[in-house]
Amino acid sequence: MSNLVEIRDLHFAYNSRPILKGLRMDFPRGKVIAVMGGSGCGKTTVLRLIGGQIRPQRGSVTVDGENVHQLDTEGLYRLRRKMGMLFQFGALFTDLSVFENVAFPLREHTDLPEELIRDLVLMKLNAVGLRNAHKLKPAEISGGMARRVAVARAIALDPQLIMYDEPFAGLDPISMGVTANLIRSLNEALGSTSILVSHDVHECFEIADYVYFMSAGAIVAEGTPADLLKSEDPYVKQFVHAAPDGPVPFHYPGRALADDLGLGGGA
Ligand SMILES: Nc1ncnc2c1ncn2[C@@H]1O[C@H](COP(=O)(O)OP(=O)(O)OP(=O)(O)O)[C@@H](O)[C@H]1O
Repeated sequence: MSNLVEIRDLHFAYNSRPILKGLRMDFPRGKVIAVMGGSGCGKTTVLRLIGGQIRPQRGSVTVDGENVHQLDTEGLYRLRRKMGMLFQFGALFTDLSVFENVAFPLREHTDLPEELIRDLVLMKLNAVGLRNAHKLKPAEISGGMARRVAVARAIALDPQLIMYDEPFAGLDPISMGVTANLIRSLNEALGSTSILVSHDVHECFEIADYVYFMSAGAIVAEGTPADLLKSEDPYVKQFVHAAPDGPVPFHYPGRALADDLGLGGGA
């Protein structure tokens, strides 16, 4: 199958509040796919459904041919070994060294001997340029470096699927560029598939093969970055050019200002 992840008719609600409203998405093997959209549109929820942390009310998520929400606990655990996740803000364990942070998933999921863990951790840290920082604690490195350590941890088990939740949030422009290049080059080096949740148009368009735009729990546009840059779709134009108003309104919906000021022509 050419798609590593397939999402069909996916519906999800928190209690009775609908969050995702019938998504269809394909994530082809070997590609970097960006899922973009404003705050709260449901991007992180998509990642949590792919990881099996939450269950949809309707529809399916298939990863490597397996329906995530039909697996038993053991099956889900096995499938999760194929996934690496970079959490929002790339939170590291603050009391563990850089080395131990990256070793953590290896210790959790494997019985590898210590010498092998050491070599694997140093190789992953080398891939992100931080082999020589392995003894430091998270408090002793910069935010950009911490994000790269979190990337090294996400790829510790050589995952088939790497999910990045807002990997650029809070980084300076140089660290953003470094992280973006790293995401792309690691995807090539590992032969994996990457899902990139972000609202940074510049970085995503630079490295993604395909982009989904979400708004209010639905896909409103999709295509290659080149297609989307040419798009006349008002939503895409607003997002790509960061216009403050457009299909996503500046004003919270409700009464018109004229009505509130008692200027509404009628009654
Ligand atoms: N555990 C929860 N219980 C109830 N509502 C939640 C929960 N987690 C998220 N939500 C709501 O679900 C909606 C979608 O959240 P989600 O985190 O998927 O958005 P997002 O697109 O990733 O946004 P952001 O970029 O701000 O992280 C939001 O309105 C959020 O308030």
